[in-house]
Amino acid sequence: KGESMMGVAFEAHETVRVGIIGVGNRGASMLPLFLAVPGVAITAVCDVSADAVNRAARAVTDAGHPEPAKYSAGEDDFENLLRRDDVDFAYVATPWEWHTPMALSAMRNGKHVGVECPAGTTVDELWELVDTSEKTRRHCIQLENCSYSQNEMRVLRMVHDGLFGQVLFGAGAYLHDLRELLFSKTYYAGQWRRAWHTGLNGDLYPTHGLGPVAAYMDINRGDRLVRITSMSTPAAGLAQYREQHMPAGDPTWNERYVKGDATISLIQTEAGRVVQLAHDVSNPRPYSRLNQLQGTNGVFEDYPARIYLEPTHSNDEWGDFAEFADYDHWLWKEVGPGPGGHGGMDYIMLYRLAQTMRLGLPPDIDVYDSATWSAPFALSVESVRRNSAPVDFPDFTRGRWQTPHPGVDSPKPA
Ligand SMILES: NC(=O)c1ccc[n+]([C@@H]2O[C@H](COP(=O)([O-])OP(=O)(O)OC[C@H]3O[C@@H](n4cnc5c(N)ncnc54)[C@H](O)[C@@H]3O)[C@@H](O)[C@H]2O)c1
Repeated sequence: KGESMMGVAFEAHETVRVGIIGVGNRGASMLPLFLAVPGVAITAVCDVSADAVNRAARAVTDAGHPEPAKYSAGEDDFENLLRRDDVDFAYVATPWEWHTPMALSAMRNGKHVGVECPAGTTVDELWELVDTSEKTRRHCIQLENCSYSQNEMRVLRMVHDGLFGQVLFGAGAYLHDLRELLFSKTYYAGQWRRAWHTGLNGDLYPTHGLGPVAAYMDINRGDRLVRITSMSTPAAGLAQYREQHMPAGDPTWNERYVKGDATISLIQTEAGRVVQLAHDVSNPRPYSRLNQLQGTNGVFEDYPARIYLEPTHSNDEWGDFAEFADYDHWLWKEVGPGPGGHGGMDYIMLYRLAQTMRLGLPPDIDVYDSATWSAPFALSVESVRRNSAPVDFPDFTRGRWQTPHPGVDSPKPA
């Protein structure tokens, strides 16, 4: 444990040298986006799959960059990547069980680290990330791309300009029909993601929904999450999908799915606001992160985007969110959307990360945000297990949650 990492600036880097650990679906799709950001080099890549590492290295050289160092000698070879002295930032895009061990090792080896969602899966893991970030003075960043989505950033600017009045309620979710991918023999390495549905019953992917809503409510910058209560529906969707699609004798028939299809959580903040979180990847439905915000002046709801703000709107009729495009964040006006998937938010996130590292600014997202947004993973499992009993959020900031400090609604650097 050491002093707080809140508002602590990166040392300035002329070039940000990135080591990527995990070049499966996500890591391989982020690799060209790192290369597209000005001032970023990829100096090393690691995956237990040598094929994946070779493909990733080729993608780097095909883009005209020097070949990165390659690590594929087993599941601990990432440690060797992290010992290199030409890596400033490690990007971890491996299965969830590896996120915390890899992030801890990165920081202990003097690297800042960006972790895919969630940063950790137990409260102990999250505290260890906080302790280690403080002790090593390295940043641990939940790379929450949805925080950089255009609608979320526009709503955040509007909140900060006072358009919603007093913020009262927000909803976020990960509602994504993953059944086909979960049962694919080739998509997730070793089919790691379905395995979680045989072990835990809770919100297994809270950060996409919570990150943006936490920003609307200035969580860790004036307010804090206090307690959570969660309920899960029966677990039926994956078993039904298996019945319909998997042949008799397939190994999946030995599995028992315990993760209730929908997990719904309510979180209360210190200021009394309420956040609703939802998670469902096991049932047919179009994609949604809900992304809703209610204030004393009106409401925003996404999927599809619609708005109702007094005095502009009246008569129970939704208004057109496109009319508020002037409120777009400067990253979307001047940088975005940029290349890559997810509507361009992945690139925006990496652009901003590299900008803060090159200019020597504090990161938009620190270890306290990373731990707070990831905590509903473990806390919802605990609440569901205890018949929806309220479970307290740890205060990862150690009492500093009222301290204003930089966040996702960044001003444009001079
Ligand atoms: N933010 C987003 O929008 C987004 C989108 C997709 C996935 N993700 C996250 O990205 C992560 C990876 O997901 P994915 O879909 O790419 O899964 P994947 O299975 O395609 O990729 C994981 C990779 O990690 C490698 N790996 C496993 N153990 C390793 C180890 N010990 N050392 C080195 N490599 C190891 C695997 O070989 C595989 O290539 C997950 O945390 C997932 O939740 C985030």
